Amino acid sequence: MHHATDTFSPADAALLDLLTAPVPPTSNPKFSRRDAALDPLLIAAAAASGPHITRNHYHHDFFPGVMLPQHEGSWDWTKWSPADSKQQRRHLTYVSRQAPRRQRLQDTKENEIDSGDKFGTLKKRRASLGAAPTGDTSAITRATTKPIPVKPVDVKCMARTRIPTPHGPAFLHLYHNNRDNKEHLAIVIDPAQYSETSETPAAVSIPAIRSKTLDAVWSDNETEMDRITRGAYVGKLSPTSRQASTPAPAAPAETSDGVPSPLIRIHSECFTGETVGSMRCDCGEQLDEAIRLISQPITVPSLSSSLPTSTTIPGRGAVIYLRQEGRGIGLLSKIRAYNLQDLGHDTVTANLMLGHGADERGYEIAGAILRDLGLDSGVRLLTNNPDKVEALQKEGMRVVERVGMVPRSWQGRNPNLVENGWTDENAVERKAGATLIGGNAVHGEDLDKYLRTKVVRMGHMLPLWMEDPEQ
Ligand SMILES: Nc1nc2c(ncn2[C@@H]2O[C@H](COP(=O)(O)OP(=O)(O)OP(=O)(O)O)[C@@H](O)[C@H]2O)c(=O)[nH]1
Repeated sequence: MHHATDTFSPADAALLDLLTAPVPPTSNPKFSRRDAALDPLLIAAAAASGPHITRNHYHHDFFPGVMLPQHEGSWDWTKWSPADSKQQRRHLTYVSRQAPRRQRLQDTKENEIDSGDKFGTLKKRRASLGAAPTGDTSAITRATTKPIPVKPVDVKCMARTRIPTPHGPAFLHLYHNNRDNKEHLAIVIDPAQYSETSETPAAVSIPAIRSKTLDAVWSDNETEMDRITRGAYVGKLSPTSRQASTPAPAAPAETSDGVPSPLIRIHSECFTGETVGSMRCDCGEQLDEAIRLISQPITVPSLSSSLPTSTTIPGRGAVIYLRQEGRGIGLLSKIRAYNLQDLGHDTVTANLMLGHGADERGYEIAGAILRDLGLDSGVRLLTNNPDKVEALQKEGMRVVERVGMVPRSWQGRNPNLVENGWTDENAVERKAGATLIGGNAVHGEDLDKYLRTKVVRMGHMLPLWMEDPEQ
């Protein structure tokens, strides 16, 4: 908005007076503005007059309220007569419609409590730049004395579509939830369920990974076309083939013995790493690597003497993509944290200096999405982060195995770390790129620093690469 303090002329003031009617009949029109009804035009005009007008100017009023005609006890100007104006005025006291500041601060703190937060109490507590959070727990104690009921997390898959990736096909699921207004995602890899000819040997039973809320009937008048458009279909969609799905059966299909649990990655959004290709972190590479690893075919040993000794089934699992940028501190704070990192601080200290926790993420929504996809009964979790394993277990997930993710740059450099099929040799076959999807392995000083900090300060379960990176 244009702030026109310097150019606010007497004519503008007169116009503002005119606009702020109703003007009561009075012998002294000088005071009429104070009693005028508040309307959007007034707000716009006042706001344009400069930043010294704050929102607080609109939260104060005479008592009984005179500004808002609908306010109980508001002054009825039709009853006004010049004779009693002075007497009436004397009874009006200037009061704030806001709660006292003490109470508003308290309310804000209580709103910030998130029971899923691993700190268990205050979600965000901003200290001034340069000051690490102090050990003052009095605010925490105050805030926790009055527990506020937290509704269980509910998610609904709003739409699903096929996404071809360099590693094979995936299904992108978009979720809404009752906790935040972000659109969290699940990238489901389960090619067996939509290939034209089943890739899964008949002798092996594997339940398809499907969203219960997506397959549910949303309304009585939902057409087949409505369902198909939002992704509630089975098999492959094509101009000649379409089949709407039916609601999930109460008892899902049994999984054959010997079939490993689906491979799951809980990934947090990283605009810089995934979209810009930043080499300050390994996030883009990790997302790519997760999709690649989940898509790898699986060898299942045969438990029946009448069948071959082993069978190969398509890879299956999901990446739950949570919109908690910068380990939950948001992109703005992450950008500031990067500048502090350039000044020599590591990723943990930079967060603390900004008044944030080292990691402010929550995994309740991830848990709810996994339940919706029927994956809560057993998953193999792709992570080096012990906090994630613990958080998911708290959400009721059965983590049957943790599968580590060794950064590509470390794998390529250390012959002892050539794991998961990732070597410099197969890197050559891949598209050149940065850390983006389908990209190559990258080396860099910033990236090394970031990875080392995760191991040394955040307890990530990775063998540290200690050699000189230039060798
Ligand atoms: N605050 C902050 N966040 C960062 C920084 N670098 C990356 N991130 C964020 O870290 C998150 C990536 O974490 P994840 O991919 O879930 O991985 P992780 O928790 O480190 O552990 P793994 O599961 O082992 O990969 C994303 O939200 C990134 O935006 C940084 O320097 N500062």
